[in-house]
Amino acid sequence: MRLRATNLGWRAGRQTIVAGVSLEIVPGETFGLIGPNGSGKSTLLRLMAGLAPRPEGAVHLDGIPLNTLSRRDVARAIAFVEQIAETSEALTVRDVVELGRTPWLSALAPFGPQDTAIVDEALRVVGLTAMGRRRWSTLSGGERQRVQIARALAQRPRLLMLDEPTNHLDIHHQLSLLRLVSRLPVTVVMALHDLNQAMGCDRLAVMEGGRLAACGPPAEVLTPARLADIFRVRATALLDPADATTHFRFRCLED
Ligand SMILES: Nc1ncnc2c1ncn2[C@@H]1O[C@H](COP(=O)(O)OP(=O)(O)OP(=O)(O)O)[C@@H](O)[C@H]1O
Repeated sequence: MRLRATNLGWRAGRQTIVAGVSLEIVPGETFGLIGPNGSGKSTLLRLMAGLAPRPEGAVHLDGIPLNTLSRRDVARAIAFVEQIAETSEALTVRDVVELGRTPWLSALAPFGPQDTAIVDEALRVVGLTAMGRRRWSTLSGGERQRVQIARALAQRPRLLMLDEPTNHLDIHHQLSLLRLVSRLPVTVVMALHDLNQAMGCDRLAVMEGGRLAACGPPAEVLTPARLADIFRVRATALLDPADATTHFRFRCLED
């Protein structure tokens, strides 16, 4: 799915949180959103998903203005995994994942065997098949994160948006989540803090003070000068001989 954002902005009262962001996400790519704390990544994601009230600018999905689509049509196209998901404590893991099917259900198309198979598959992909009956309230932070990702996958979206999806996950689950996401047959947009993990995206956008500071392939965007200027770190690029990929080692500029 192609998403075009034109001059997107958002204010909280008199404070400008995001301003003048224009970018295009192309079908099939994994697009990373990076930037220091408070630079506007979550707000921009919410704007692109049509979840922010009183947005400025426009979003088009495959050429159609987002604000002309029904909530149901948007939910069939975009799944959003927020940093802190609101979920009723009384639900089981399976109940939460089944919620992902909601945009596809109606009186004429109630929950059926195909939905069950999609939910089973989503649970399998995140490694939670055995935990379907567990109550949400009893899960660890990392388990909750994986359940939310399974819910998003069960939605069968064409565009998956993830806000810091590796939060709460141990290193194995971080890497397997990123591998999973990069292999999904959907367009992915995700906010990330780990710049080495961000190097695995097809393209990156850098936010700074609510504005888009740069956008392009990771190697072009993450230059030593930009890392110093925006992230206030000195970066040393190291080549991993195992697979000839570049990794950064960071030092605080103040050191
Ligand atoms: N509803 C709101 N009212 C007032 N200020 C807000 C609101 N939502 C966000 N902000 C402010 O806007 C700025 C950007 O927030 P946002 O969550 O988009 O940043 P972020 O880049 O995702 O940050 P982080 O990396 O810390 O998650 C922050 O300073 C935040 O406090």
